[in-house]
Amino acid sequence: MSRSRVKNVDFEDDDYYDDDGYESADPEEQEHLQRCTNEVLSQLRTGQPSLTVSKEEVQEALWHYYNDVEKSVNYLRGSHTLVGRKKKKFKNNRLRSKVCSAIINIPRCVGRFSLAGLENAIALERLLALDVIMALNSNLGFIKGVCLGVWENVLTGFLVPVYPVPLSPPSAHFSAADFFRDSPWLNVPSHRKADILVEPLYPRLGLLGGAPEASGKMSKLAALAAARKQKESGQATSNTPPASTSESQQPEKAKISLKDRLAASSKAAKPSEGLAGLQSIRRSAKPSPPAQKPSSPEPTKVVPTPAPVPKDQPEELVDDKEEPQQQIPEIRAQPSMFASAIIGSQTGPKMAEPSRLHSNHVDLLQIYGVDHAEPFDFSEPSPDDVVLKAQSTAKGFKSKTPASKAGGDKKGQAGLAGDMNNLSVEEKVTVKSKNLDVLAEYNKSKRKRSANFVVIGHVDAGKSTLMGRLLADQGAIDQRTLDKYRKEAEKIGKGSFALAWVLDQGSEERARGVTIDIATNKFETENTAFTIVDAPGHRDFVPNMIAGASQADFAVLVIDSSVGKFESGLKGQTKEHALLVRSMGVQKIVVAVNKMDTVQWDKGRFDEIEQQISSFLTTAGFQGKYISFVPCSGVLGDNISRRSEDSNASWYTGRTLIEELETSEPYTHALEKPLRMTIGDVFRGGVQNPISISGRLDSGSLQVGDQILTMPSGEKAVIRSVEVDDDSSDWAVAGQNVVLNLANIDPIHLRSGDVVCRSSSPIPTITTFTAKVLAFEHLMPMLVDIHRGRLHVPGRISKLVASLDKGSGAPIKKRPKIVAPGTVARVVIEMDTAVPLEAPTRIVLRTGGSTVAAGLLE
Ligand SMILES: Nc1nc2c(ncn2[C@@H]2O[C@H](COP(=O)(O)OP(=O)(O)OP(=O)(O)O)[C@@H](O)[C@H]2O)c(=O)[nH]1
Repeated sequence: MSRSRVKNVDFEDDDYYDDDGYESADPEEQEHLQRCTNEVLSQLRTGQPSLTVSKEEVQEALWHYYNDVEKSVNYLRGSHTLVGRKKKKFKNNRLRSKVCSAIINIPRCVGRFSLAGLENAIALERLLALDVIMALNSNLGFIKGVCLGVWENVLTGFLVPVYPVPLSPPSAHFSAADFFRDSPWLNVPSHRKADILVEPLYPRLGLLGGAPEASGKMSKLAALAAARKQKESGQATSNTPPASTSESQQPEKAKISLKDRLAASSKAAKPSEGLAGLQSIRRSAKPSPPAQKPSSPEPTKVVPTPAPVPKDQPEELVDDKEEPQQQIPEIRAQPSMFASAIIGSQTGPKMAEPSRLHSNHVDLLQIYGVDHAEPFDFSEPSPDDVVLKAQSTAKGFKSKTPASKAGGDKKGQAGLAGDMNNLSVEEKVTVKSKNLDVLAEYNKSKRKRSANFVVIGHVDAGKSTLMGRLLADQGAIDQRTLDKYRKEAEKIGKGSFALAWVLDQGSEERARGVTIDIATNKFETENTAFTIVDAPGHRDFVPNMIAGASQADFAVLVIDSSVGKFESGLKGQTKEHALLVRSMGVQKIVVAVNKMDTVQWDKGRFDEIEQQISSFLTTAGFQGKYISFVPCSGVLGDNISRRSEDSNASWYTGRTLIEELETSEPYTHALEKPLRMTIGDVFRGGVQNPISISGRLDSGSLQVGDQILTMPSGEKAVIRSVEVDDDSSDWAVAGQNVVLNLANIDPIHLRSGDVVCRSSSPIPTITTFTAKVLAFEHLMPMLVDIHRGRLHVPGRISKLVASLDKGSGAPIKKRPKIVAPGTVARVVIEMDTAVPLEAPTRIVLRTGGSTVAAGLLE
């Protein structure tokens, strides 16, 4: 901002003042002032008594009264009549009232009224008394906002003019009472002014340091103040008749403390009367109406009812009994409706009906011992104990520890405490182990080989439909259920989703027509028991897809062959999913070119898709011999379990999808390695199996009765029973999908993503590790989410160690600043929390909703 601009700023207020601080009057105003002056002078001269006042005085008065002739005349009359009389006597009072009025009227006086007349320091001291404070308070907002300087000066005692204001009329002519006669709030009777000093009705109960009555211990200062009050009150009582004006009652109001009132009340009601007694205490403590009417010759007084004083009553309360009872006048405004509801009506006829909450207040008083209530004697059986005992006796039950005995002696109490310690929420279950040689059992078992495959692909490629068809064709789902799904789907206008509903069981999935979580389903062929892991295609649910892929032996990639959809799928999740499954260690992939009915089984289209996808998959690391393509239609069931009968599809003579799945080689699993199983799901079963976990055994074996360790919680559990592929079994080995029914563990220690192992060979929990990853996006030190199956935790790439040669894995460049997409690199990853991870484990790194890298924990 330039200087000239600052200079040019107009301060509007400056326009209203001359250099000397006075308002400049224009000729019209001067003329009007002259007319008013003449009018005032003539009225003063002609009126009774006749007064001669100087023109300057008149104009000064007119200036103050905004040229109001009548007010100026009154003022001048008053001031001139009073001059000479009482001047000296009331000097301080007038000064005081003047300042009060001035402060009250600060909003209208600013700029016009000078406080310079308050040169008297003694007067100032007095001014800082109650009524000044009241006056200040009443205009605090204004003072703060507009006249802060005045406020500060008043408080500090330096009453100097803050604004360039004209001096007030000479004190000899000035009467604040007249000047502010039109200020009705000045006519406050003195007896009402002190009402604000009435002490709170109830004690603060000592929580904040509180009143001496509440805390029971009086500070030295408080003791001195109390002594002084007592002295003053003694004088007041002796000098003042009991039924005097309200002003005479004023000191009493301030003097009567809660303790006095309660003490008085305690005489009016017996403590043994319980709540009713306490309520009557409050009623009797209620101040009676002031005896001001001449028709009531005797003032209403609290009549002390003799009450027995408990032995343990505090001394001061006993002393208080001897003090003469004071009438407590009504000193408060009527409580609001809200206040009445909360604390009960304190005044008026409603006082007789305290609210329910009011009784709570009484309880509080009881708690703090204000009402001398006897503490409950815990050596006696409680009323509940008595009732329970009576009930058990009536039912014919015999309590091992009678209530009276249990609570009666200390031994009983100690015994009870001991019993409580021995109480356990869950009883320990002992499960007998058959001590089987699990591997020998597995080798001699005639179970079909099992294979898990994950179904991946872009959203709406037809994955669920295809798998639904497969399940239906293989008899894994009966026709009746399928018809039911069809009807339900048609009802909501989604008939084409009937097959997909076989896998999409969630209501949200069905409503949205989108798979959200992985769904597992089983079907069997002659040789193999297959488990389908249907993964969601939508990019929002990629973490779930990763969880699905981590359980898979091979993958089925579904591609929508319809025009435009294939292309959009390629840009979408088709490639991402293929990359992810490869990163998760999947080697075999079956590509189902779906929805071929929409392109009339066009061979050209199929070839085009085959060519593009196979080149991509090869780049992603799949070997050609593990890639196969099947043209099919999930809706029609063509080339799924049976060959297509469509003449347009006759060009395809290859395997059906199910045949392709069957050709997959048996997968070897690390049966002899330590037990590892990632928990896929935790669920509460029935009464027999309250806590169950499901998942696939990554390595090792287990059997019923084994003790397992869950990590990272470090909690142990016992295997109650085992289910393999929905069949009950005594054992399970790596590669099998199992449900373990557990005992002796709280479900809070079990989460999906946790790892089951044994105490003898626990999985380590780590916070940092090195991984060899393939970058999908640019990598640098950055925040990432680490995914491993169901487990995903926040962390960061803390260091780029080296970029590596894809083939040999040898370092190409050490400590690169950035790793380009498609590069293999070794990175250090840190996590905020310790997680169960060990090498070799496949991990995926994601950030901002997209996969940035995947690789192997080294
Ligand atoms: N014409 C035709 N439509 C199909 C075929 N397969 C599936 N669809 C339709 O494609 C739509 C999507 O099918 P879904 O099975 O839900 O697709 P999805 O891949 O499981 O979808 P997400 O799991 O949400 O990724 C549905 O309307 C199906 O009826 C097919 O072979 N031919």
